[in-house]
Amino acid sequence: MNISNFINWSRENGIKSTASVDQTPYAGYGLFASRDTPESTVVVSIPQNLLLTSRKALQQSPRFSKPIFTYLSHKYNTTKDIQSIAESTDNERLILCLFLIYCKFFDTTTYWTPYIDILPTVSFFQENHVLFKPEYVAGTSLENSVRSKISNLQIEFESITSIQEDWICDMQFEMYLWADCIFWSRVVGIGGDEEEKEVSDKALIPFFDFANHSLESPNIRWQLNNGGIDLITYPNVSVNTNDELLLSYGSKPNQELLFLHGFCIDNNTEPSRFMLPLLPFFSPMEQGYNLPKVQWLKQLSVKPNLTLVPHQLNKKEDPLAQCGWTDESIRVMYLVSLEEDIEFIMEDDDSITFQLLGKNIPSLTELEAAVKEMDIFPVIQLRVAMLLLDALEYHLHLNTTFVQENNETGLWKQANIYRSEERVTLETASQSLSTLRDELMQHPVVLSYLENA
Ligand SMILES: C[S@@+](CC[C@H](N)C(=O)[O-])C[C@H]1O[C@@H](n2cnc3c(N)ncnc32)[C@H](O)[C@@H]1O
Repeated sequence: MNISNFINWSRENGIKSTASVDQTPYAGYGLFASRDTPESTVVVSIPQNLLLTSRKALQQSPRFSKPIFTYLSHKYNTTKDIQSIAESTDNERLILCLFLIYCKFFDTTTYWTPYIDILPTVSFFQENHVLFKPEYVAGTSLENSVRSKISNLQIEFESITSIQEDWICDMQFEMYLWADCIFWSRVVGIGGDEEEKEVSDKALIPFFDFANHSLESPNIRWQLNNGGIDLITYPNVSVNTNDELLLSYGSKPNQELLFLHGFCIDNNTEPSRFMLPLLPFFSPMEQGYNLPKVQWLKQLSVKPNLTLVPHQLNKKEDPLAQCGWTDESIRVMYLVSLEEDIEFIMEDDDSITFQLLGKNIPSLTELEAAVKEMDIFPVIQLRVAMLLLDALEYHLHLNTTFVQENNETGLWKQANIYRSEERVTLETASQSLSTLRDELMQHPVVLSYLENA
């Protein structure tokens, strides 16, 4: 019923299509070819008036936009030009999410209702999205990202609902999470003009957004057409009646697919990165140089994580890079491991000057060059390897602690694909680090350092 309403609405509003929207066995709805279609042929054509942008949402009704203008006036502390602030690309996500909530829960008679009616529901995401089930990624490096996203959304939600006006008063956090899931799993960047902030960059596109993802064998792609959008078969790819029409959402690692969409791809060739929190290496904070080291890193705007990219053996010369650590992570770990010959000078403007062997070190790159010149460089490398080994063992333990072998439900199964991939990354890096540690333990510089210690 909902589907036929939606199809009628699509036709009445100018969508031309030789495709149908139907249930798939694995991903809710999908798009299917209704006839045999040759290569490079338009299968769906969506006119500009059906691209749902924040600007269109704001034009929908004063009841929707008035509380939003009130909120934005508070947020930006101005009543001037609030319409253009609302329409700016900075607020596109916010406006579109609030509009989804408005149409779904507060006014089910808008122009967009037939579309909103067939979008995945709150209960769908409660079962199938990590924003509703952060415990499914517990012990993996995605857990931090998911939990910090939830708390950021909570802060944003409380700030919006604090204005206590009309429908906004009755908004619940669950609705806000739902809208965020819908937004990020369907939004399309249609390329607004950076210079002209009022031009919309993001759109929700009915019909188009029922196309599911295939990394290896997509058979359709999209292109803009007079402000609207077309789905078109690839050159050299024809489709048969009832074939599912699949887009490529891009080469995304499972970490990103799970975070945004709630699914993973078996044997995904795009590697997920493991993010290791940096702060535990500086604990306790009052010890030695930990506090100035952290302040210096903040001054350089260094992110508070180390990054492990699955194995890049033979691609890099540095043995720590061969274990998978990014250049910045290695440089930061040199700083963590330095105990001797360093000094931090607090300047009058509260900035910190870092010196190694009496020489000013203004950046991490220069730190790396200076550390490599030190006589005890192999000792520093050994310290780094041992600290990282400890950290990886701890995270391997966390990764395996939360496994539920018998839970084969949809999202858990998807999260487990990612969890296993991360476990392999950690195990491989640990093995390489153990080998490096053993080699460094035999290094003459290390042996003489230990003898004299
Ligand atoms: C743009 S929508 C596609 C339409 C969606 N299936 C629906 O029922 O509304 C993207 C969502 O479809 C699902 N999806 C797309 N491709 C998938 C795939 N290859 N495997 C599993 N789920 C997929 C995910 O839930 C994703 O967030």
